[in-house]
Amino acid sequence: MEPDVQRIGHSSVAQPADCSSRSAPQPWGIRLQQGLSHRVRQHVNPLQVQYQQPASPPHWERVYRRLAQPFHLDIGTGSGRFLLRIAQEQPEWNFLGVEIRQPLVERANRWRDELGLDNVHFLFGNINVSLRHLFAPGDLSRVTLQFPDPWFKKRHHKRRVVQPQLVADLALLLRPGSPVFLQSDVKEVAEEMVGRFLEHPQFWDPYAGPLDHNPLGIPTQREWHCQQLGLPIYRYWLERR
Ligand SMILES: C[S@@+](CC[C@H](N)C(=O)[O-])C[C@H]1O[C@@H](n2cnc3c(N)ncnc32)[C@H](O)[C@@H]1O
Repeated sequence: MEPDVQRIGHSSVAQPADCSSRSAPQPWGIRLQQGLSHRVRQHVNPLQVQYQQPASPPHWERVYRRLAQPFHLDIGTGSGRFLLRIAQEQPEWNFLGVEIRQPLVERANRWRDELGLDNVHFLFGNINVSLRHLFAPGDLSRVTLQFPDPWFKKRHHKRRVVQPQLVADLALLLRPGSPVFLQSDVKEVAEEMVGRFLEHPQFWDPYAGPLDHNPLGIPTQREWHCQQLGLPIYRYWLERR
């Protein structure tokens, strides 16, 4: 059946126009304290020994009020602004953001508490070693992987988050028919991500190519930044068979 991505795109958040001025209002519509007492590193190397320990699963029933709701996993969630906003708009979903930079995770969970949300949580960890310890087969109903670190140098490509094992893990954990939304402002990175998913027999591309808009209707922080600068964005909406 042809998936109807518009069903999910019922955002009431105004989208910032591409190329608009840097003073454009931020699109998340939530006033949040900045709350980082020190500078956070731009990138961490996920292959370093300290990131090889799988993340401990959260106390699911303490974090999520309605555990039976479908689960959306956001990989490399960054500041958490996207997930906090979509969690407000879609209370019928549960959201988990996994992020390898711990201070961002701690801040995002503080913001979550300030907002009083009971359907979203942020977890510190390396998704490549954690994913299969967090969920059971069929637990996930939607995955987003947005603007992953590009690691431009060829010898650093193995640090990229979308590796064949991650795709195989997601094939197992996603329910049949679930979407995987991929975005990047780096064409080569976007195409490599899509290629890795489509190499796996359980994923297909119902749209047979890139989308010209974000069907979720809520930009991530990196996406908003790219829109402000008028940079191209490469988006793909794949599906688990
Ligand atoms: C360029 S940022 C994009 C953040 C957010 N998705 C956005 O679009 O604004 C990529 C994020 O992925 C995180 N990340 C990179 N590798 C990761 C890994 N193996 N596991 C979890 N997070 C990772 C980085 O720390 C960073 O916050």
